[in-house]
Amino acid sequence: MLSIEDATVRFGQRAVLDAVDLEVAEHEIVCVLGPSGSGKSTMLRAVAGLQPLDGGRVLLGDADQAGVPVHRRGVGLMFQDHQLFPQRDVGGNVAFGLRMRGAGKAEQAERVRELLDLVGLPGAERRSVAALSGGEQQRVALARALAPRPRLLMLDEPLGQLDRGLRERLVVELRQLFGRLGTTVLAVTHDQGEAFALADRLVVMRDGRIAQSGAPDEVWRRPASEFVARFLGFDNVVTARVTGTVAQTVWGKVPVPDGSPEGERRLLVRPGGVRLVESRPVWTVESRTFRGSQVLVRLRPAEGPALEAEIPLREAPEEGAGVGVEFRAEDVVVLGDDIP
Ligand SMILES: Nc1ncnc2c1ncn2[C@@H]1O[C@H](COP(=O)(O)OP(=O)(O)OP(=O)(O)O)[C@@H](O)[C@H]1O
Repeated sequence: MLSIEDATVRFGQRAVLDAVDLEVAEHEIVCVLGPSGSGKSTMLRAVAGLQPLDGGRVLLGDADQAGVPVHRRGVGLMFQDHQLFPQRDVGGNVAFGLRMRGAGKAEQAERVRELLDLVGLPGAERRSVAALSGGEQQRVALARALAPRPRLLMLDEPLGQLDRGLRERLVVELRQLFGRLGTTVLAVTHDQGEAFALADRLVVMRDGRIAQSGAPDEVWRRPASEFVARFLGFDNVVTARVTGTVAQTVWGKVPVPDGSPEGERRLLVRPGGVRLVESRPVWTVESRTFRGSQVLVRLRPAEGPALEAEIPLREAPEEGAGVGVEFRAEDVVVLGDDIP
């Protein structure tokens, strides 16, 4: 459906998009994640035709989009800065793309009704957009983007303005809706929870390049590098010397999965892979953070960086207690190098 090939965008000397390759298959939902300034929006704008490329190309279907203006690309945009038209009612907003395409009045009305049903605002045609809640406005913006049946829908921080509870509900609805419609989606968000809930595939960006791309559970289970691991919020990263299935670290011997890369490496231990044991209390419980039925326990070793352990509530030790630890190989990842 979409191919981005070797795409480069420079602002001055700096490549904000640096020879990026990305494919999005028909019906696929791809979410682009990354720190602020990593080039996510620039990539979306380049696909939409809002940002010219300094190198490489964008293909939709098999057609090179060079020189094709925004409104002829057949992409739907739902961008943070694309506000609704305040002087038009809900129906007028949703019909916008249809009107631009020259659709007749009856066709417009029928399609608007269909879309408002779809986004859970049946009969809202004549309401003023100024009188809608944030979540309702977001739904209208979505209906407006979907109305002309775009072959690719692009979302930039689609739920950015909304409070967390509403976002969590809407993101589930969005995924179901896109599944039902078979919509192909390229979305940008800085919110991990949103990306993991929405995506078939995640793309993590860093400094204009793709640091990792994969199914959400795959990226979560096997972050490719220290950058991706830390970006996902994993802090248990330590230097290790890996030989076979054992790594020597300042935390002691850590078992690693069979087939892990060997030698001097950085190593991630997921907090769920740390078990507390009675023997040899060489770790001190520094703090405890409640996470529902789990407690995130921060452990201070005699030497080296602190270690976070996810422990069932009932088994969580008190602050100041001395404990021993064991590691589970399935939760240990020998990390690859960061992209230069
Ligand atoms: N028109 C422009 N002129 C100069 N620099 C720009 C322009 N647009 C973007 N940039 C710079 O390019 C870099 C990437 O911007 P971009 O908006 O793509 O990042 P992002 O990953 O979407 O960030 P955020 O999550 O903050 O939206 C930033 O450092 C930004 O300042």
